[in-house]
Amino acid sequence: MGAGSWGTAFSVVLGDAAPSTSVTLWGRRPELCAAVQSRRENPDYLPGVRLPDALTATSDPARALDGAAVVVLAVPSQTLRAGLGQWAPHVPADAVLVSLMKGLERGTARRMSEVVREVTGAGPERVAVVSGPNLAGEIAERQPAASVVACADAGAALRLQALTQTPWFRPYTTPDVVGVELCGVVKNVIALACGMAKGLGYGDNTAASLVTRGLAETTRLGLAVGALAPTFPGLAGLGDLVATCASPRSRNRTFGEQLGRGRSVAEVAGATRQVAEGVTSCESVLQLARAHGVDMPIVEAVAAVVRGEATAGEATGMLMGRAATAEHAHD
Ligand SMILES: NC(=O)c1ccc[n+]([C@@H]2O[C@H](COP(=O)([O-])OP(=O)(O)OC[C@H]3O[C@@H](n4cnc5c(N)ncnc54)[C@H](O)[C@@H]3O)[C@@H](O)[C@H]2O)c1
Ligand SMILES: O=P(O)(O)OC[C@H](O)CO
Repeated sequence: MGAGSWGTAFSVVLGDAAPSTSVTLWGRRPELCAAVQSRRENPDYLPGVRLPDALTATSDPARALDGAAVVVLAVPSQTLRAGLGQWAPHVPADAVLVSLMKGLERGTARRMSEVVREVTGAGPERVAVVSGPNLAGEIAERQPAASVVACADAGAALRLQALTQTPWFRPYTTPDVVGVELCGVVKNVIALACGMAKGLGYGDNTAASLVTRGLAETTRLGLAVGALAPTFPGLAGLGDLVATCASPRSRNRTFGEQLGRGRSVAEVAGATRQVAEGVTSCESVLQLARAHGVDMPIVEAVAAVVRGEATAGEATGMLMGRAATAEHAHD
């Protein structure tokens, strides 16, 4: 459900992993679905990438969901609750729901798996998350990458692993839904910070410092909300943080770079049709952090820039001007 970059790229994973399984891609716009169907290409989100011949595309959610054993959700996080509310009557009662999304709901600070469970009433054994260092363009080009399938139910995680394993896409399993999801959310905010540093003209030392301290604050928040410690140096944690913070293909890093060059959030957002989840999620991450008494200075600094209360240069000053402390002061 969602024919943007990642929904489309993930349909390539599913098509390659299980060629005998029928895969249907739902998109909002009939003309885009018709292009996918006839040209085997998504011209708006993955131009030039050949999609599997067996892939069906439709703008009719009832048709997309009819008889589905697995429902993969890949829409912008802030639209999930409304969209899923409309689709829920068509979701088969035993289908596993998989979130590919990396945002928190604005206002509630809910993770996407929590929204899925609230809207559909599905139990934890039917809700999974797939996350990792998976830039959609590289995945669609079938470049080798690893990922994580998180589900409270080990059997469901293993079934999803089998449905997504290809010679170039290697999913690992974990029961840590909370940790995998939070890592995917916070890395987008840290990537905004790395982009701002790049836009300000700073180099690799600055980026590495942000990645490392960003992982430290992600870990603090994650442990406070019940995540498992090994998730943070894993693929969904460090792996995705490195990929997103280093890649010029990351929308969040690119968005941050434009902010670092002095553009406003409205200017940058107006120039792209693609979602940069960190922009909408940074405030919700702070909301969650405050509720759990967790200090997240990089997220605070990014949120100040997104709100228009500080420039990227001033945010740098906020971070570098903090009181001196021990590296593992919070451990
Ligand atoms: N692109 C990636 O590399 C990547 C990788 C991993 C995870 N993700 C996550 O996947 C999710 C989707 O991202 P994406 O990259 O596919 O985004 P995208 O910007 O490429 O596409 C978003 C899609 O959602 C559609 N959309 C917009 N508003 C909608 C609405 N109200 N209802 C339904 N559909 C709507 C758009 O038309 C588009 O098809 C995000 O949470 C993102 O963080 C993306
Ligand atoms: O392009 P971004 O910044 O949304 O990042 C994409 C993926 O989440 C990378 O794993």
